[in-house]
Amino acid sequence: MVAKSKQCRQVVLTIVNIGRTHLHHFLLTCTHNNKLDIMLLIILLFTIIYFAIYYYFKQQFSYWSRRSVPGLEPSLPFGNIAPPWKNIPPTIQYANFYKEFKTRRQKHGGVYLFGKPMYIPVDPDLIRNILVKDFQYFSGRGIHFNAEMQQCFDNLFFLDGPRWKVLRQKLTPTFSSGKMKMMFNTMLDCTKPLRKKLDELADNEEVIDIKDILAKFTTDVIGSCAFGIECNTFETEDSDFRKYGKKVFEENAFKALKMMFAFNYENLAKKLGVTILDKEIEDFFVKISMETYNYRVRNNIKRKDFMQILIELKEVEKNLTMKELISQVFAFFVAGFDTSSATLTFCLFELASNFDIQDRLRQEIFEVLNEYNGEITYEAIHEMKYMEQVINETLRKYPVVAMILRKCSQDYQVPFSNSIIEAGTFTIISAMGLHRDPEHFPNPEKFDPDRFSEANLSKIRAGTYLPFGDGPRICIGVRFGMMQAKICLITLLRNFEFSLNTQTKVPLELDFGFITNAKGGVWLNCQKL
Ligand code: HEM
Repeated sequence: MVAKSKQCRQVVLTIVNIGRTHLHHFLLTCTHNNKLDIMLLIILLFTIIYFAIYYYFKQQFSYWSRRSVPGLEPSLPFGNIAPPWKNIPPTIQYANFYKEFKTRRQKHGGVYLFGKPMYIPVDPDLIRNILVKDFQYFSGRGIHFNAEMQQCFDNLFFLDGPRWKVLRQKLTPTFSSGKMKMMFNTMLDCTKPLRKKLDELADNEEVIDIKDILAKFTTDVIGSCAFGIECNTFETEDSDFRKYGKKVFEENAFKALKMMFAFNYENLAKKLGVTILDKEIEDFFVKISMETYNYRVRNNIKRKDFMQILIELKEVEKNLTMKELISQVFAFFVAGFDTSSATLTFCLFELASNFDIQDRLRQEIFEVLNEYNGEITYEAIHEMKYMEQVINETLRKYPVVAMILRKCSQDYQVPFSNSIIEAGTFTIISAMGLHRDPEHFPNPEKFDPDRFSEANLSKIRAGTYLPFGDGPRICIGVRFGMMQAKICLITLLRNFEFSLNTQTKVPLELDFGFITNAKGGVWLNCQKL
């Protein structure tokens, strides 16, 4: 590969040199600087540039066929990716690549993002190998762009290699069931403003933008559990947490272009100092984390939250630097609030569209809570089996993180073929493709929580259901996310009944940014029980 790319570079240089010699000769022989001369000069220049680029892409686009990996026909210059003006989100495009390879009965395939080769595994056994068994080849995500220049990026999501490993070991106990139990009441307190807001909306018979309501709830929860701060998002519409939370996920053409550039030309992006997170957002999170930390330590205040666990890791066990502490708080905030509110939004959309499922779930909630004197407790929520099925099915139909990313760190021999995946290659596993594949989930458009009943669970093939990823890099916040979703659904369903408002566009159109959302939002009617 190295030899080939050297050869390619050599050919391009030769073309450029020939061009330069001709240009020099041309300039010497040009006696009159007339319009025709200039025109010819420009045409010559463009021809040279065109052929140099053409030759470069031609070489690049033969990458997968040279490695006997099936590919799809790329076109210049975008490769297999649709041009930006078509506005097709990457998650849909990668789900389509999965589908295309699957239709061709291929176990894997290769595509190009511009000239960059991307590996697409399709076979569930291969996917399991990449995520779990052969993890040592695919332990990183490869998105640690200029992390040194950012103050919040020394976190689990962005780090790779030994630094990630050490940090993951240090932080795993933070998400144990004991710690979740400890935070339970802090989380439960956040349901009070949620209930109050819905009471008001129901009384006024207002149509509800449920994503907005749920994002406020999950912002309150993560603000309280990670920063130890009461955000009061329902009271203060433009609270800083909500404002900056929105900004993190705000998509615009410039941001998309910056990401694409950093992803494609990592080294150049590093040299140019391209960073992903806006300085204003970063400054807010750094300031708020430092203030909370200093206030707590100085006044010896202890709370049952993530911040407390991180303070103890830093102060007592000397296990964390200040930058690492800030980065984790930031990661928990960013990874936690939008994933959870998007999941809950899709769940309520399905419950509002399927009254039988909504009734069955409400019935379970009443039955279990009856055994606990009507109190929502940590133990009670774990007895709600149908609730778990409903959330699992929501994440099956709507995997809010629809692509799992890995970067190969050493040459990897694909088990069923003689192909080698080279170190440095990005691998994209389409959770959306897998979850909507009729071979793995028959009638995939149907919302059917019974796919996850005890009797049916064993039918789900390993490597086909990945809402939280898999292997050592599986989402560290699974327990927290599930607990939050359950507490929220109990609060909503024991007090209100939901139906679809006509403002919701059905069938839902998915809008994929980094997190999958519903285009145009989900609008519901809500009635007090
Ligand atoms: C419904 C809610 C959630 C979903 C669907 C979700 C999904 C995911 C997925 C798919 C990944 C990538 C896994 C992989 O690459 O194999 C991930 C990683 C991660 N998630 Fe979550 N997540 C959720 C909630 C949370 C919460 C509440 C937190 C923290 C409080 C969190 C923290 C993280 C972190 C830190 C990582 C990076 C882990 C690592 O690389 O070691 N997530 N999540």
